[in-house]
Amino acid sequence: MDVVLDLSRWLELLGSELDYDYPTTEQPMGNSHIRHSRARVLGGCSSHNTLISFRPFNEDLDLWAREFGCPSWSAHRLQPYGDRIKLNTLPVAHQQRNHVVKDWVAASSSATGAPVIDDFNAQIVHRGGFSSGVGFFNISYDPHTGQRSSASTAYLHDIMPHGPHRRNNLHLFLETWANRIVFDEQEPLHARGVAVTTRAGLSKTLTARREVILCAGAIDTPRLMLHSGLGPRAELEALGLPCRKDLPGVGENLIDHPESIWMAETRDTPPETVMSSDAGLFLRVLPSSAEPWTVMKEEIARIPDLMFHIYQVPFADNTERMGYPRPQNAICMTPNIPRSQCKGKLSLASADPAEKPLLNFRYFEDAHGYDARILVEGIKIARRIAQTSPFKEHVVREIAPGPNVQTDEEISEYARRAAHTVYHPAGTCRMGTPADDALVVVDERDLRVVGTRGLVVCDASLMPLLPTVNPMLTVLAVAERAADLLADEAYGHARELPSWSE
Ligand SMILES: Cc1cc2nc3c(=O)[nH]c(=O)nc-3n(C[C@H](O)[C@H](O)[C@H](O)COP(=O)(O)OP(=O)(O)OC[C@H]3O[C@@H](n4cnc5c(N)ncnc54)[C@H](O)[C@@H]3O)c2cc1C
Repeated sequence: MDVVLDLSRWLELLGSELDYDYPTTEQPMGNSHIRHSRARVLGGCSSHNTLISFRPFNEDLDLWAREFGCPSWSAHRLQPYGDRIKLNTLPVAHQQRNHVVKDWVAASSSATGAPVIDDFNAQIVHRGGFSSGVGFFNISYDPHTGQRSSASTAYLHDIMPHGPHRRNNLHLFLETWANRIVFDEQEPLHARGVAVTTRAGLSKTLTARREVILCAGAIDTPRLMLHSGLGPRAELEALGLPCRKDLPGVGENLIDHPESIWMAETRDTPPETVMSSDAGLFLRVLPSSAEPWTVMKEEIARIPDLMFHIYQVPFADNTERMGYPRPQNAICMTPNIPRSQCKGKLSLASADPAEKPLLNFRYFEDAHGYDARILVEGIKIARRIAQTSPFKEHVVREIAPGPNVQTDEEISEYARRAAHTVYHPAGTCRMGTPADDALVVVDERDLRVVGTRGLVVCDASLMPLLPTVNPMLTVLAVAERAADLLADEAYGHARELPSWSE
């Protein structure tokens, strides 16, 4: 389908029939109108996202290992799997670099002192990372056709029934919805398959030869588990759902990358762009003591705590609701919080599996106001960049927050009400060491759901903390390692790894 494969058309997919489109609950400190897009497409959200492709910082993964009880997911263990990811990832091709964005990169560097980085991933993985930097993104796409390089095109297209390397052991059930996990009749915690509804509306049970691997994402994996009786006992029973295994952590730790928006009217919109958000900026703005980690204070000080995307479209849905105009030509800087301190909760609204779950992100409800502080810094820095050549020559006027919003309190109020999401929900089936932590859902040693047999989770729901960067490549690296763990256990051999020095 062109609209899916053509990366530049990603915005058309938001809210379309290919989007499950989840609302959030009332957000007293933030914006209650945020909708979370989730792809109804093979390849998941990599088939409708912007394919900005960052490897995680080593520090992100070492925090998983040392702060969150996941020793086998440290940088040393996981980064080599990033080298194996099949997506075609490269910095935005030079012929597609839009001159307004080039000027923005130059102005951002002058205004903030952040160095221009040519290849973010090379810098992160092979050159020791960075605490600040600005440049064109690494994106997974074909620069000649503009087509996506997604989990679907890179891993599945070739081996699908009509692909050149068709695999007889791959069976795809498209447009088939998993309603519930099916367990063994004799062994009530041994997963044997899933009960599904097919495209034709038929109910079927798909039986697993070895194990059931849940990879429905951070919203639908916990939803499926809760409807299967795996979750907090009292909550399930209050809805009339029998509890098979009391797992109080299912649906907890709902995390995200919240963002806000600075928007200006610009003189024109140059056409050349890969997907309207081709560059970004990273900065460190607060001391690392503002973050709550008990370990790695010095290491964390070396990575950014503020990220910006730049959008060359009027990203105006939230600002328009607040009364701001929607200019025809616009540029938006969207500061976001790489390590948000808010932890929300996903729960079921009812026992009806068709009803969407409740997503309470608790945006900006963190005890010390860390998240709001990061966004206030972000809006102030956006203003500085907008007054710096050569970018300032493109700006006609600031639209939002606008000249009436000046004090930190006013900026905070605006930034929270206009807040949006970078669409990175995660964490709702957190992995860790079960013996040390009652809220762990997935055992970090083998990705099995605690207390069950034959049931594995492999998607963004298992992340204890989001990486500082956009998370897709981290999800894929986790999946690459999970494949090895499972193959090793089942057949006694994992694939050879690329070498990786500590
Ligand atoms: C609009 C948008 C833009 C984004 N941009 C970027 C970006 O540029 N860079 C980046 O790194 N990240 C980006 N992300 C985030 C990134 O895409 C996700 O973090 C990542 O795809 C999560 O992978 P996942 O495997 O956990 O889940 P998903 O990608 O959500 O995959 C889950 C799959 O399971 C299917 N599914 C769900 N429930 C069921 C069920 N019950 N039965 C059958 N199938 C089911 C879904 O249809 C989907 O195909 C973006 C996300 C969105 C929505």
